[in-house]
Amino acid sequence: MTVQTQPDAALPDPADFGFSVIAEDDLPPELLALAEQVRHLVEAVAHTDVEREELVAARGMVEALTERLNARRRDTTTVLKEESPQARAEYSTVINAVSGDTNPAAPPLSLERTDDGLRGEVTLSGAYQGPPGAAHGGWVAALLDQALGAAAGAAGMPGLTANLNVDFHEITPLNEPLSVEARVTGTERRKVFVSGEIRHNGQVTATGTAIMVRLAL
Ligand SMILES: CCCCCCCC/C=C\CCCCCCCC(=O)SCCNC(=O)CCNC(=O)[C@H](O)C(C)(C)COP(=O)(O)OP(=O)(O)OC[C@H]1O[C@@H](n2cnc3c(N)ncnc32)[C@H](O)[C@@H]1OP(=O)(O)O
Repeated sequence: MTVQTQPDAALPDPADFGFSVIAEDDLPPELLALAEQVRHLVEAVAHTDVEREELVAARGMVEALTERLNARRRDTTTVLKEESPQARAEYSTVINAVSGDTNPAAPPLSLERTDDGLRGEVTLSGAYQGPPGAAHGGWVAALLDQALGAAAGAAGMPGLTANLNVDFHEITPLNEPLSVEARVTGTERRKVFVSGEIRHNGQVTATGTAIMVRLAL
């Protein structure tokens, strides 16, 4: 296996494939703030134990709000272009289930470049629970899948996950800051080998490896 993370000279523009592409600046801060507020709402709904009348009233308000927000909708496949002066542009879907800042279902995980890959911090609320007090394994895997895929993308080799292996070493706690790291470890034809881990207070809770298959364009 060759460890070679040299990206292609040029990557295709998603706009050429019919996707709408927007820049980070096109996302209104008000939308980011709304998404964050709805994360609190989801957490509150998941935990609430108020009286039935309160639940009925809340449902009515949320129903009206849903209708109001649906007045104008973004295409699900809209792609976000992130530009940085040091590196090539990176693409991701705006409504990404793990990292989408404007998607209230996303924790969200945001990742920054490091010397050898990507690193980010994220806190999973009680809404991501599996066993009592612990993160659901599927969400732990989702954090790793996203970080591993993004590491391949950041190295100039965006692709799809063909294979993902996750080892759960300790429970991953809820409501605690978690660090997520990922990097490319090698390439072979279109296969990009990636590895990563999640830590809580420096202690590894889960590790993952994946094979990302580069987009055949
Ligand atoms: C202009 C573009 C616009 C882009 C805009 C945005 C880009 C964003 C990009 C990046 C952002 C990062 C954020 C993402 C993070 C989340 C990632 C996910 O959640 S991805 C969703 C889950 N994954 C799927 O749904 C895949 C479903 N599977 C497939 O579509 C195919 O199976 C695919 C593409 C993976 C491979 O199919 P084939 O036909 O293209 O290629 P074949 O020839 O089968 O395989 C290529 C090589 O990979 C190996 N391979 C394939 N599957 C394997 C497996 N399961 N295990 C091991 N090796 C496998 C094969 O043996 C072959 O290897 P040999 O070169 O011959 O050695």
